[in-house]
Amino acid sequence: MTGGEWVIGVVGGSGLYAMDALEDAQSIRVESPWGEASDELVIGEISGKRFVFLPRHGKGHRIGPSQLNFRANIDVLKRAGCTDMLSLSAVGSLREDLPPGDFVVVDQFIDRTFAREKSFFGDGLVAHVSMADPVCPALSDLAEAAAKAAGATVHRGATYLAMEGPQFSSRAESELYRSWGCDLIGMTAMPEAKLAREAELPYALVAMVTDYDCWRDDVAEVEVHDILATLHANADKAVQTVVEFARALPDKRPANPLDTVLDMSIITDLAMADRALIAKLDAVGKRVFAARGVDQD
Ligand SMILES: CSC[C@H]1O[C@H](OP(=O)(O)O)[C@H](O)[C@@H]1O
Ligand SMILES: Nc1ncnc2[nH]cnc12
Repeated sequence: MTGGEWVIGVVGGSGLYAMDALEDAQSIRVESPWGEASDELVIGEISGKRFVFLPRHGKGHRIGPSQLNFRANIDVLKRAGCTDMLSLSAVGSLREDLPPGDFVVVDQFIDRTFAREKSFFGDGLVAHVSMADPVCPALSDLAEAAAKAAGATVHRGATYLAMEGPQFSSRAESELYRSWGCDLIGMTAMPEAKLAREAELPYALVAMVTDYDCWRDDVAEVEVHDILATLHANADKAVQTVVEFARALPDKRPANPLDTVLDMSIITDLAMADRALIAKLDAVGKRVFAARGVDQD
């Protein structure tokens, strides 16, 4: 096995709207049949590896969590040739021992969002991907080591509760999620991680803790300006994490079991599948359709 090239899609969350570490950076607008992505893609290199950056909320933070077109965002990354995704997000902490400023490499999610498109499939072509292990362990190993090398205090393994927002939680909700054993709370990792899985993009999430949400009696409830202050104080570490991640990538990308998830997940008889949806899946389903001899025109 000689391996292929890495193309890492980096999605920057709140406070991270540019990736200055990219060399030879070029901005390109990529059209998607799934609608408008959050912004142009910025394509460049770090340590000789190809990176594609997308600010999740758009430059200037114009798009709220419920208005994000997650399908278009993942589709344009796939179209740009991404092989893997590294997602960066601001999160609230539901645990005393995960203080603001710390970084957490997330490994589980509870999806409580309800007003978002969550699948590329369903209307004439059905797929059920496994989300038992929603992140890629190998990418998460690299992300953990990179965040440590960037000087962050890093925790490995946490359950992220994805809420709809945009309002923050009530105290009762915050306590409920704590009673469920959740560690972190945010508004964007779902359905992002689900759609990355459907698009056969191995996914890792580095969460940056910005606040204690609202469950502590001795700490004021979360406010946006506190989140931004913590993010700005840690922005350099977030960018440096990406740089260290690039440095640590092996020269060649080994095959990943998540590259072929759709082989086990499509249930529809492709001879009877909706032709329009097959055409719309020209990026996400390109590999599996080619492998099955399905014409995508
Ligand atoms: C700026 S406060 C709430 C906002 O921050 C997080 O965004 P992201 O995950 O993109 O960093 C959170 O999910 C909310 O969207
Ligand atoms: N407390 C919180 N709740 C939801 N999303 C967040 N993002 C950052 N802090 C958050």
